[in-house]
Amino acid sequence: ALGNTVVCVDQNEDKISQLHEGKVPIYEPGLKGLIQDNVEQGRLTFTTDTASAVEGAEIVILAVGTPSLPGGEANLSYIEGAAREVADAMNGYKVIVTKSTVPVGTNDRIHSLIASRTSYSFGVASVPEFLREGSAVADTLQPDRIVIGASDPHVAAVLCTLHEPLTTNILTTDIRSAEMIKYASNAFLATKISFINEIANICEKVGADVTRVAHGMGLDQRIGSSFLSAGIGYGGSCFPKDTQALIQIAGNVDYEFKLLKSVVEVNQGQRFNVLRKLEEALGDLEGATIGIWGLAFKPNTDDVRDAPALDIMQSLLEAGAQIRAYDPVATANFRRLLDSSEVTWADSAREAAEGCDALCLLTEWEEFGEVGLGELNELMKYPIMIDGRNVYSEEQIRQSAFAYYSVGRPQMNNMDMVRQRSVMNP
Ligand SMILES: NC(=O)C1=CN([C@@H]2O[C@H](COP(=O)(O)OP(=O)(O)OC[C@H]3O[C@@H](n4cnc5c(N)ncnc54)[C@H](O)[C@@H]3O)[C@@H](O)[C@H]2O)C=CC1
Ligand SMILES: O=C(O)[C@H]1O[C@H](OP(=O)(O)OP(=O)(O)OC[C@H]2O[C@@H](n3ccc(=O)[nH]c3=O)[C@H](O)[C@@H]2O)[C@H](O)[C@@H](O)[C@@H]1O
Repeated sequence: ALGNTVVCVDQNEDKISQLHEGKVPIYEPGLKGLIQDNVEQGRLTFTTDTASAVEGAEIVILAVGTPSLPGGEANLSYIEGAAREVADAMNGYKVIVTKSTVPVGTNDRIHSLIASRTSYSFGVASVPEFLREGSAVADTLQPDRIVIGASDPHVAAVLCTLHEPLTTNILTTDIRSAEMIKYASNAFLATKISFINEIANICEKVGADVTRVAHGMGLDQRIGSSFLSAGIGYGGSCFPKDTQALIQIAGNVDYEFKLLKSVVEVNQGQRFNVLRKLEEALGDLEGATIGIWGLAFKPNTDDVRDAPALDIMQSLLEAGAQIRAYDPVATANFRRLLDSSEVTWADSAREAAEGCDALCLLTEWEEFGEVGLGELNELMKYPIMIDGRNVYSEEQIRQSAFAYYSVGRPQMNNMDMVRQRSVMNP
């Protein structure tokens, strides 16, 4: 979009052929149009052939996956594999940038690895990525900041020139600090989420409202209002893996990152509060029909990696419940990770709610808030809502006949209505 010529390489032939056909392999608002515009302008092409892409490039950006290994540390085999392929395709000086999230010291390893395979000179830099899924295009084109970690002033200058049209907020620093900025940022955001979730859990017991508490806290500029939405914990492909990786990075130098370990533990427990509340409302879940609204780890994405819905639905199935589940875009991806004859995959939010003993709202897709609680009440067997994202307002809940469990807000337990209905319709 800034006028550079870009060749995207992926080993996955299916992804590349979809892109050639004008399709986008992931759901990400605004991405299709951005790709289309740049393909039409002749600046953007796709290939599975690394060598041809590298040969024509001045700058090579490595953005392959760094998933967790079973012990929590980052799996560096993809980034090392990509670095080897780049080294073998070198035909002159290039700046090689790591955008994947990698442990401190990885860029030094990449430098040595490439140097051992080519005699061409090259520069290495760490330029971590801070975009969020669901708002990736806007985050990329209007970033809060760009961090450039480079030891060579020429490399830093080339990358500053590349990024200058995006922001004036460019920080140039050493490579190891850049690598650490990425992990520290994600770990800090994850800490904010676990902190507010614990405050929410206390609010539930003392009769305070966490949404008001977060608002009041956020007015202090030192705290800031973002990432203080209490819920069912963070999921996704990054916070879970990056917090685990940073705990490992610290452990490797004999430092126990106690705070971050607690953040992870709190997060894991938070998603199971949904089940605790369901049991409180319904008792035994065996044979109960539970509606699930939202399978993606957050709205506006079809990414289900480490989505809270996975653990929650798994536990519901183990407890013998029947499930009616709906997500606007993530169902196909979700079914690749969890499928069962006990789950009905609904085509709409309303269809998922039909006949349910209780409904769990797990992802705050905008369309869920647009279904009125009055209408839901008609559709469901019992008006019981476990809202994991605090979507409905106090006013809406008060006007409804729902037994309504939210996160960190006073419980509005209209259990009389539920009891009445259960007598009439056991
Ligand atoms: N997904 C996100 O929102 C963000 C991701 N990151 C970081 O970016 C990196 C990538 O993340 P995702 O895009 O989510 O991973 P992903 O797993 O969705 O995609 C990685 C892609 O790399 C391809 N690949 C692997 N080895 C290759 C090779 N040698 N040559 C060509 N292609 C190869 C795979 O086929 C795959 O399509 C990770 O380190 C992640 O932590 C950072 C910020 C945001
Ligand atoms: O390294 C990464 O991959 C990215 O990880 C996160 O981005 P992402 O995971 O896409 O989405 P977020 O908006 O951060 O949400 C992560 C999770 O936290 C949860 N969350 C977020 C904010 C909040 O206040 N409360 C809360 O529970 C969301 O529901 C979601 O499950 C970071 O926000 C990005 O800056 C970073 O680049």
